[in-house]
Amino acid sequence: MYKVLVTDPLSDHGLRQLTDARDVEVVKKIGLTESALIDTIPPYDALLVRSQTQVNERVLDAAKQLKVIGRAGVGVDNIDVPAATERGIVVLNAPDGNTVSTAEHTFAMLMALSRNIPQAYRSLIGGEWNRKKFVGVELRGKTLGVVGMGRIGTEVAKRAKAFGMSVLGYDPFLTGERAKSIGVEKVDLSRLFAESDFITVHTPLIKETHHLIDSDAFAAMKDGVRILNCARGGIVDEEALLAALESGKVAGAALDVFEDEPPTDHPLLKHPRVIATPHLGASTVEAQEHVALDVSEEVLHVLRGETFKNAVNLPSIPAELAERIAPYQALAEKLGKFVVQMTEHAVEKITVSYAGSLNEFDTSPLTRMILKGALSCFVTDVNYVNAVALAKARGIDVTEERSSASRAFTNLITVHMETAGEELSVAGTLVNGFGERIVKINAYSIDLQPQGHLLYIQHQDRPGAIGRVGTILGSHDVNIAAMQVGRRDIGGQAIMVLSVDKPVTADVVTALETLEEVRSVTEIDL
Ligand SMILES: NC(=O)c1ccc[n+]([C@@H]2O[C@H](COP(=O)([O-])OP(=O)(O)OC[C@H]3O[C@@H](n4cnc5c(N)ncnc54)[C@H](O)[C@@H]3O)[C@@H](O)[C@H]2O)c1
Ligand SMILES: O=C(O)CC[C@@H](O)C(=O)O
Repeated sequence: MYKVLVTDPLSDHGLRQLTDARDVEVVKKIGLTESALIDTIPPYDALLVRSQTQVNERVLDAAKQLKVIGRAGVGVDNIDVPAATERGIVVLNAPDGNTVSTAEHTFAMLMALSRNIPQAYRSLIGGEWNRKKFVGVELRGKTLGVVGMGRIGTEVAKRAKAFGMSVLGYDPFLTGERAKSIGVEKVDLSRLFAESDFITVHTPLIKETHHLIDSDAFAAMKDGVRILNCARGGIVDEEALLAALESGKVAGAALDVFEDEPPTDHPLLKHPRVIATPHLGASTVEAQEHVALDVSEEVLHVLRGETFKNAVNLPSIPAELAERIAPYQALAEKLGKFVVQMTEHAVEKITVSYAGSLNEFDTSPLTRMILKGALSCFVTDVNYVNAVALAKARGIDVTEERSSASRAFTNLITVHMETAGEELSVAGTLVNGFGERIVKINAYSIDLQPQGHLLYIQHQDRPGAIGRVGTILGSHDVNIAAMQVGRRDIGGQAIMVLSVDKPVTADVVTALETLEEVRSVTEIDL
């Protein structure tokens, strides 16, 4: 009998598959404190949560029988996923079930914000009849900027179109074709900031999106812009938002999420032009049924040893194949990460070419690892299992090729990537006794250990160029651990890849870019 513990309020109807199963016992203990959860969890095989239960390392240490954690929703920020992975616990989510509800909530906030509905209601029930104070603005003819055109962002954009709004979309994975099919104009962030009347964020909260909307971003926006965050607290810098509201730069803000939840004595909640809800995006009967249904079904599959699809953390490769591909997995993931960081443009096509001994077996798991690496730079919940589906959903065309040309390497993986304006490629090999090497970047042969923080510099091959780069890094206290140079012709275009001990700051990149012979400087984090 499998024991399943439910610690957050989940729809009974959605849980029925589990409660009806003869081989499963479901126990509901809602709102346990951390210590009560630690005391309770030892005999359980599965844990089902929403966003309230914090599944941290202490809880996982106590969870001696735990095989799977099911998150009825999208974000898994309340679960220590690396710690679960270390302990061999599968973490599942329900990525699709609450998309429409959250998009509809965002739209409800957009309309409430434009017509001051919460403020007008408060005034009316307070005994006032004030029709002048709450004059709003129409949505028709206005521009909505959507940052993050994934599942929810796309649904919000579609609804905005129906209201006669123009929609600008920014997402590193938004291709021109997909944007066109939704009726959205694909733009860069600076244009989105400069031209939008309303800006709504729908990204995950990751390093790249933390305080994405900060004081510099507000400065780049239209006067009187209105801001919405129904994604994650922390994407919008709350202090900067307050300052922008107070200065009048921002006309209003609608928040469903906060940096610390629940927010206590929060100045934004007292601001007359802020409307807010307590993280209600996914709180509909339908969404809660869908996410509970989806996650229950998946948890049953894991417990019964059947195949499942929405794992956030588990590479489930058949044992025989796993043994053969295991040595190449890390290289494949790094090649994906590397190539995608070489450009700021949306990826349209990835072609992976396998040569040498890699021709002898099914390399599709390696292609998945390449996609996982590439997508992980922008999407939090990508893993081996869902990488292909996520790439497809983002309109990325993925192909695998076999090649006999291994350029004297016993094995060679070449990842070729196309964006709207450029073609890029990186090739890597596993060298017996030396490990992973990157051996080609675009047309340049190189011999590079793919790890840590790298600076990829395109430059003109000239005497002293390398020295000048080194001097600038040294003067900014950046230590160079290793360096590789590739060129085709003396005095022609060349590249350098420097391995540095720590990430560099924006001013170091700017200083390097001022050198006459330097064409571009790109940070690559592996
Ligand atoms: N308020 C709620 O109750 C609620 C409910 C569901 C989801 N969410 C949150 O909403 C967010 C979006 O969920 P989703 O299901 O649409 O996820 P998704 O993965 O489908 O979409 C996220 C998109 O953000 C893009 N992105 C990543 N980094 C970016 C960057 N730097 N700039 C611009 N775009 C970037 C990704 O490419 C991706 O397309 C998540 O944070 C999720 O946790 C909130
Ligand atoms: O469980 C909830 O209501 C929050 C869900 C939402 O934040 C998510 O990421 O899916």
